[in-house]
Amino acid sequence: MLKKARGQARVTALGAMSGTSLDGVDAAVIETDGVEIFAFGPSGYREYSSRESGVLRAALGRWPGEEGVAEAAEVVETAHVVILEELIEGVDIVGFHGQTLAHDPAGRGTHQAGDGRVLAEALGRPVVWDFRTSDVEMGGQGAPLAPAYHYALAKFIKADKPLVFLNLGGVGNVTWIDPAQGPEAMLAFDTGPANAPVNDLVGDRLGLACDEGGALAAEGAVDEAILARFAEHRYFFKLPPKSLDRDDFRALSQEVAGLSDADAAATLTAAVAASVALGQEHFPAPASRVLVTGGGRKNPVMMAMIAEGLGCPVEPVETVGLDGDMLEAQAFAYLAVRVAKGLPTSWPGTTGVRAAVGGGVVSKPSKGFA
Ligand SMILES: Nc1ncnc2c1ncn2[C@@H]1O[C@H](COP(=O)(O)OP(=O)(O)OP(=O)(O)O)[C@@H](O)[C@H]1O
Ligand SMILES: CC(=O)N[C@H]1[C@@H]2OC[C@@H](O2)[C@@H](O)[C@@H]1O[C@H](C)C(=O)O
Repeated sequence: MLKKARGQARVTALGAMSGTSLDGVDAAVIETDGVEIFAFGPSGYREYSSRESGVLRAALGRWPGEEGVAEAAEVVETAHVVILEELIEGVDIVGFHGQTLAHDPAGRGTHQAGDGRVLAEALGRPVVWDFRTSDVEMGGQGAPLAPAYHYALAKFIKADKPLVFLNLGGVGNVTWIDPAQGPEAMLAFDTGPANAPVNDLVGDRLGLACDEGGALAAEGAVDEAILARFAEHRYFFKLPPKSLDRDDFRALSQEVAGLSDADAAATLTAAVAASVALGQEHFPAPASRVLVTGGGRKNPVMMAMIAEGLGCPVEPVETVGLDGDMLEAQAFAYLAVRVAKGLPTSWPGTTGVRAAVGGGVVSKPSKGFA
C-alpha cells in the first residue's frame, strides 16, 4: 500500500543482506520515498547453520553454473524466505542483495547467489535484486552500493560537516560525504580486509566464529614487519573508487601463519586499522567524524586501533541513534525503492561507473500484488 507523505509516495520497504562474513541474513524494514528516510521499522536476523555456512564457504570464488553454486543459491533463498516471511506484513517491496560468492569487476563480473524471482513468488511481493551487475557493465566496480543510503542517513541525522561512514563487515568500506553537496560529490571505496581474515584465523585454529570483543588480539603483539609489508600492497596506491573480493588479501593470512594465535589476531586487527588510515589519504577533505557500522564496531581493540590512525572521533553509528547491525539491510530496502523509482544507486565517485546508474532487476510475483 502506498501512503502519501510530503507530496511523495511513501513506501514500506524490506531489505535483506547476507554479508561476506557468511554468518547469516540481516533483514530490516524502512519507510522511504527513495530519497528521504521517514522511519525505521522492525528487523530480524536468521543465522546460517554450520552446514549452510559450509555450503556457502565451499562455493566462494565460484561463478554461475559452477559446482556448488546451485546448492549455495538454494541455501541463500531458503534462509531469506524464513526471515523475510516474518517481516513481510505491510511491506510494499523487497530489496534482496543475495550472497556474494565472487567479485571481479575488471574480469568476470560480480556474482551474488540467490534468485530474486524465487523470493518474489514465495513472498508475493515485488523483489529488487541483482543490484551490482549493471554497474559493472557500465564500467563501475559494482561496489560499494551502501553510499546512496549513507547519504540519506547523513541528511537524516542532519550532519552539517563532511563525515565518513565506515562499514566493518567481512571487508571494510568507507563513504565520504559532504552534506552541503549532492550525492554525486561522495567518494566511496573498499578500504581493505575487515573481519574476514580474523574470523578465518580463529575459525581454523580455535573453532571460534570471531575474536569476541577483540580479546585474543588484546593479548597479542602486532608484528610490525608483516604490517609494513601489508601497507605496501598495491591496492592502497590505487585511486578510488575501488572494490575487493572477500579473499583478495589471502597473502596476509598466509603471512601470519607462523605467529601465535594472539599475535596473529593482533596483526590482522592492526591491518584493518592500517587500511582505514591509508584510505583516509584519499578523502577529498578531512572528515569531522567517522561513524562505524557493521560487526567490527563491537570489537574495542579494532575500534581503538582505527581511532589511533585517524585524526577525528571514531564512533559506532549508535552514537547518532542508528542501528549498526541492520544498516546494510536497511540500505538494500532503500536501494530497492530507488530502483523501482528509476533513481540512481551509484555514481562515478562511489563505484567508478561512467555515469550515475540505477542498477537492479525488479521481479514481480506471478499472482497479483499491485
Ligand atoms: N562482539 C564482537 N566482537 C568481535 N567481533 C565481532 C563482534 N560482533 C561481530 N563481530 C564481527 O563482525 C562480523 C559480522 O559483521 P557484519 O554482520 O557487519 O558482516 P557482514 O554483513 O557479513 O559483512 P559485509 O559488510 O562485508 O557484507 C562477525 O563475523 C565478527 O567478525
Ligand atoms: C561485492 C560485494 O558484495 N561487496 C560487499 C563487501 O562487503 C563490504 C564491502 O565488500 C562492500 O563493497 C560490499 O557490501 C556493501 C553492502 C556495499 O555494497 O556497500
